Amino acid sequence: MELFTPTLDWDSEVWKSLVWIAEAWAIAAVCTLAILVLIGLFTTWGRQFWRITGAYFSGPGSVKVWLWLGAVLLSVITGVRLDVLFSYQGNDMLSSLQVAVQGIAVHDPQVKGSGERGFWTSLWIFCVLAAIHIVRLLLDLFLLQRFVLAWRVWLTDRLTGDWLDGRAYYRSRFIDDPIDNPDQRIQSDIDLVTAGYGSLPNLPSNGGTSSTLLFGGISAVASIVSFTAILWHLSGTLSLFGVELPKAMFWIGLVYVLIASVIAFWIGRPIIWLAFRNEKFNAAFRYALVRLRDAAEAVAFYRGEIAERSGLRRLFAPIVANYKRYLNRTIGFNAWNYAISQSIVPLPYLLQAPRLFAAEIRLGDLTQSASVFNEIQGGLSFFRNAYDAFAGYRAAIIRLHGLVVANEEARALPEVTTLPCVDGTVQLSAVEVRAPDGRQLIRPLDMRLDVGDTLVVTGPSGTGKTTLLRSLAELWPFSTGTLTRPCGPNETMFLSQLPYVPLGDLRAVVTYPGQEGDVDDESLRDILRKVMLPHLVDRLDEVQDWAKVLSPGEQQRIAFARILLTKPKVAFLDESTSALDEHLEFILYRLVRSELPDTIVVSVSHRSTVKQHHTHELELLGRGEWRFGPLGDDEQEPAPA
Ligand SMILES: Nc1ncnc2c1ncn2[C@@H]1O[C@H](COP(=O)(O)OP(=O)(O)OP(=O)(O)O)[C@@H](O)[C@H]1O
Repeated sequence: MELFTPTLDWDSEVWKSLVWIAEAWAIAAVCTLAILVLIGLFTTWGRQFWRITGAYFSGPGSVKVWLWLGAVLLSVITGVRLDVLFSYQGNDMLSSLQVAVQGIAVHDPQVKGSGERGFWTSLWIFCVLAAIHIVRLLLDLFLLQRFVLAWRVWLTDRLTGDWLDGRAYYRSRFIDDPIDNPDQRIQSDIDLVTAGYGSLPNLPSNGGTSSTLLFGGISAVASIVSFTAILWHLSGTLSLFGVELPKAMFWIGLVYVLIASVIAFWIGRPIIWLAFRNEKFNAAFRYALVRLRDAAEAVAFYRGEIAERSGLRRLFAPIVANYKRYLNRTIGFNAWNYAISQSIVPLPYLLQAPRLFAAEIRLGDLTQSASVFNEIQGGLSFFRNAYDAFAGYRAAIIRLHGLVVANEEARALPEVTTLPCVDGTVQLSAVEVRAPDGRQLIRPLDMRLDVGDTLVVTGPSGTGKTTLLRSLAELWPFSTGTLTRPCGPNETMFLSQLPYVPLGDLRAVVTYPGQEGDVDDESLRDILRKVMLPHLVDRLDEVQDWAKVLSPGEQQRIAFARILLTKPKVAFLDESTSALDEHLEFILYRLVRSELPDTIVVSVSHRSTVKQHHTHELELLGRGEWRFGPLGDDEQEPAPA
């Protein structure tokens, strides 16, 4: 009877494993890089990925990124090596038990003793491996999550910057194919892309490298390669209907899992678009809820609850319809995966048990065959099981890429050419404004305003007054011509009818668009008193939803406060006193004139009372016609025919 001999020479295994890890790391790094380059070159989503975040991996600061990735890869490879060692340790444990039991059965103390010693040694090895395994798992989690976080910070910064750059966040509404919900793309899709595992949000508890698509994939491939060698070694010849099939377990397992994976891909394919639509419909529903919250007062005054409810139901319906299809497809996909995973379990036992009975292999070999087989099938099925995660991942890449493209298209839209002036004047030359349908709103307009001039733009509703201001602010893409104006920071201010009220305390609200802290509190209080808001002077620290707290009239007084704080050389005001009574309007305009006598003020207004504060008038007459001239001058300059 044979004495127990361990499967590996454990004494030299530390050194051998270190060499194995180093070699496998180098091979995995080279192969992964090559595959990623190929994906980046030859797949659409690879190109899209690179366009979104390539700079993170290629910029000057990318050395740290690559070093970090190298460390994560080392963790992955170490994990695979540990799995291999665990499988040998398991073999030793069971085989040593078998030898010990056989020794007892034949009353051979030598055989029994060798089995017993083997058993205790294997348990000791298990303790060492388990300790390393735990440390590796924790390090793995830390390394990966910190990598994801750093990448997410970078990408969020890049995409918010890109969205704000060139006023793309506004102008993207005018591109041919406007995108939906950029907010959701920035907030949640970046999370998916950086975390790298499909539809789950980025939570630290979600696991280490094995749960990500890239490192899970690398780990799967490394497992397949290393366990295949073991399986090859453990496989025997199968005789079936007189045909000898060498290495039967290896070949049968491989063919089985490959066929199963191909069919799973076929079943799972529609999941990509179902996941994409799921996000899209949910985002639209969420946006409608946010809008309702924002417009709560207006809706409540209208008693618009019934209309809102049916609107929300209408938006929720596609979520449900899509979800049902998504669910059905996922059930089919899972049904296939579960069936495949379960039906393969008995295969190694079926193939190896006859060899055990024939004493060709030991008990440990049988159980190791099963565990090795399981590892290989797990590795191969990683790609099958991760398919819906990959679907979600690809959908997130498509959405982020859509945002990047939309931003770029928005920036490429035409706009009025703006040139800096040196003398503080404003000059328009051949500024023509059209509606999106091509209708001419304002025929080519030439105009000059000197330092201290004031202009009121008047005309019936819909003639294009606001659109003229949009054009001069380089927001409106359907306009041509040249504007010369002071171009230094905050030298020219555009104010919309209802001023924007940012989140935060009242200090931030009054200082906007300046940064909080740019102006000292005493100056802020002084300005608030001047614009007839003395009741707010003691509330600068208060954090409120000020857009809802301040009345429209108070908000318009805040806008005047901002002008006085910023002291622009030119201020364009769109119906800036529409919510104020005439008395307040008078005070505020007088205040601006006395505090900023050199500022050129351009006001759009319907009110006849506004005219008295201006030296010139531009009257829009409809169908593109206009009249420009000094106020009180009957002979106003007609538009050229
Ligand atoms: N985003 C848009 N898409 C399509 N048409 C637009 C858009 N914005 C404005 N228009 C159209 O351009 C024309 C001019 O609008 P604008 O708001 O400039 O008029 P206005 O003179 O300022 O009107 P009001 O005095 O009522 O404020 C209108 O016919 C309007 O419907």
